[in-house]
Amino acid sequence: MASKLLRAVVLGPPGSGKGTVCERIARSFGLQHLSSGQFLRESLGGGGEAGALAQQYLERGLLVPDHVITRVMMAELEKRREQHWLLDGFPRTLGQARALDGICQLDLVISLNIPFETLKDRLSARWVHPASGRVYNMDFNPPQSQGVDDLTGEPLVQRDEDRPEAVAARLRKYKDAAKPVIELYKSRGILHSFSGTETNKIWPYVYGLLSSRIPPILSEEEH
Ligand SMILES: Nc1ncnc2c1ncn2[C@H]1C[C@H](O)[C@@H](COP(=O)(O)OP(=O)(O)OP(=O)(O)O)O1
Ligand SMILES: Nc1nc2c(ncn2[C@@H]2O[C@H](COP(=O)(O)OP(=O)(O)O)[C@@H](O)[C@H]2O)c(=O)[nH]1
Repeated sequence: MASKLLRAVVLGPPGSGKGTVCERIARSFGLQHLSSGQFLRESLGGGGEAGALAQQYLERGLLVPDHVITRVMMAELEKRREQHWLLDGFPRTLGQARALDGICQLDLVISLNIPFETLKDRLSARWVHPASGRVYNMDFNPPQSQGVDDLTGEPLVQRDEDRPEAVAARLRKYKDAAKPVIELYKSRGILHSFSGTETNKIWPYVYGLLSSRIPPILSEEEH
């Protein structure tokens, strides 16, 4: 089994389960789950330049420019040079993928292919705890008490961009930006695609793939 540090990426449209799958992988294999959206949200309150720039975009549910997110991610990755990691939400464009190429060689890219109707249903049932980024789904993983975060008891909110009227446009935009990224990783032979409508059915295959690269610390069922 390889002992080098694992460098992995999970790609997929909004609502495809990237966050859910990354959390499971992080717990099962003891690696760091690095979410670009979460880093951006954390940067907003800090008074820094990246936060100020990002705010205008996030408020409108837009992708931030490549140079902004790339700067944020490079700084975070630099802090984790000695750890296994898994990226969620980055790279989203070819420019971002090229920037990532400049600092590491990826071992593994997981692509989640989920039908459009399923994405629409999931996003409209998604509620989040803004401060932590914890994600709930009123059908799939509801909070213990309705409308509040399990750990803090604070209220959950629905993101504007998850409202049904915003979802179709968002999915289209994702596809346009992601296509060349997917092609790039496919051409390198590191892309692994998983299709389905349920994370629980995809999970055993993802677990199997990761197990071939890094020893698990939890069994497939324990996540
Ligand atoms: N790689 C990126 N490039 C540009 N903008 C980004 C990137 N990652 C995150 N953002 C911005 C735009 C997103 O609307 C916002 C929140 O990101 P993220 O947490 O990934 O969204 P999300 O949880 O809604 O994911 P998704 O859109 O996949 O469901 O941050
Ligand atoms: N019904 C259902 N919801 C799911 C499934 N997998 C994930 N979800 C929910 O769908 C929403 C989107 O998942 P998330 O992990 O945030 O996806 P991301 O946008 O790709 O990071 C969240 O509310 C999840 O709890 C599933 O198999 N079935």
